Amino acid sequence: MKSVEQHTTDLLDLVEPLEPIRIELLRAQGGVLAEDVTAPVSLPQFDNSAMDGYALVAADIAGAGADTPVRLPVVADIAAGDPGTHAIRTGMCARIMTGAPMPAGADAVVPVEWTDGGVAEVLISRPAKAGNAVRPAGGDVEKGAGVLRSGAHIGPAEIAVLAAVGHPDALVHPRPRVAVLSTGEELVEPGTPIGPGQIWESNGYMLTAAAIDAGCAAFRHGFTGDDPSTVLATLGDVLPHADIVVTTGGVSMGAYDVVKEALTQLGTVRFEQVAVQPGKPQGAGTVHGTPIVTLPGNPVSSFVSFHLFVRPMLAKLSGRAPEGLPALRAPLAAPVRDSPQGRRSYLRAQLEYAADGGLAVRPVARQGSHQLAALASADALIVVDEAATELPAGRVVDVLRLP
Ligand SMILES: Nc1nc2c(c(=O)[nH]1)N[C@H]1C(S)=C(S)[C@@H](COP(=O)(O)OP(=O)(O)OC[C@H]3O[C@@H](n4cnc5c(N)ncnc54)[C@H](O)[C@@H]3O)O[C@H]1N2
Ligand code: MOO
Repeated sequence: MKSVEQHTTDLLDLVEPLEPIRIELLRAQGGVLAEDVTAPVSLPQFDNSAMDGYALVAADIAGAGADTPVRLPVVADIAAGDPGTHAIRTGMCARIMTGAPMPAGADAVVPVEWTDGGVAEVLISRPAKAGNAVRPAGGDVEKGAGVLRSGAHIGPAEIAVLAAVGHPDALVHPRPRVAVLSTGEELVEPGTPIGPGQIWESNGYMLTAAAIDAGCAAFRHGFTGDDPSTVLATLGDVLPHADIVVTTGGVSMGAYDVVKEALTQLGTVRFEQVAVQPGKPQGAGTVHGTPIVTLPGNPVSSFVSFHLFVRPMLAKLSGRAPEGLPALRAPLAAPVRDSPQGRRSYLRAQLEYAADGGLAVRPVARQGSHQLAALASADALIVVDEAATELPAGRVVDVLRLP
């Protein structure tokens, strides 16, 4: 059987980062920046006030106190947006608002709370040091300095920086479009009545949600029954709109393993057994140049193999490092039994605090590949290596944190 590492590498080889496109700022959210961004101007561009108050010469109020207030004439009123043409000299001040340009000649601002709020003249009852409440030009970024590096993940703060340096758009790797296709004659849409032998479709919902969670634009394409020609026709419909196709079901040894049957005809997808539990039957390749990954139908197998194999592909398509789930190490809170020899298992588990205050990890009780409720109760996967079949409580193990 193929190793988890080999399969991961083979799948990553099927994808390349999507070509960057220049898109309007809010649509760039969730994308990965594909250019270095520098500041065309300093931020702030001009010295400005950090508070509503009075701009003045600090030396003029060195002796100010509650009992010895200093009186200054107010010679200007400067609001944010003022073009910055005002000036003062020693012995005078200007009323100034937060964000307004400092008048030439002033070196400090006293907040209005330290004064009587006068308009024609003002009484100031506390001294201030030079530079008080002044935001100097370039104090955030100097003109020409880098503000964002290629590879940055575009979130609200990055969008703010781009807008603040005057960019209406950004060059980003777009979010990958993921088409999710479920197969199986037994599947029925949730919300519609169910007949004997049927089940409500859940993998398509799960995988679509997982792809969205991984930062992609994902679309669930219902399900296609057990007829290979329908699978091929549906694939034909979705391929032009997808950067990657993920299918679930129909890849094992059954008489009606429709995905395997349909894609084997095209001869582009390899079906293999990977030394992993759950998730042994896997397939991957390209169809008309679009990568496709065929995940097993058992719901937990599909979930785990998405996180192990598909998530890194989505990261690479997005222009990010092809990382898997965040890893940590923690001692087992309970023993592990019956792990299959020769396959690496990923046990659904819960992280908890041990008596000593450190983290520990406990396998959930139901580890079947169909046991979705147990999966929903888990927040981590315990990695049990291929050689181990049992592990005692207290053994420190690798753990992957689920999103
Ligand atoms: N003789 C063998 N049988 C099986 C083997 C094997 O090696 N030899 N492998 C088992 C393993 S491991 C897995 S995993 C499954 C994978 O099977 P398929 O990918 O072919 O999936 P299906 O047969 O279509 O379905 C399996 C199971 O999952 C349910 N299912 C499928 N799709 C959905 C969906 N969209 N939503 C909810 N549930 C779904 C389906 O009803 C079946 O119960 O094969 C084992 N068998
Ligand atoms: O390996 Mo299958 O993926 O358990 O249930």
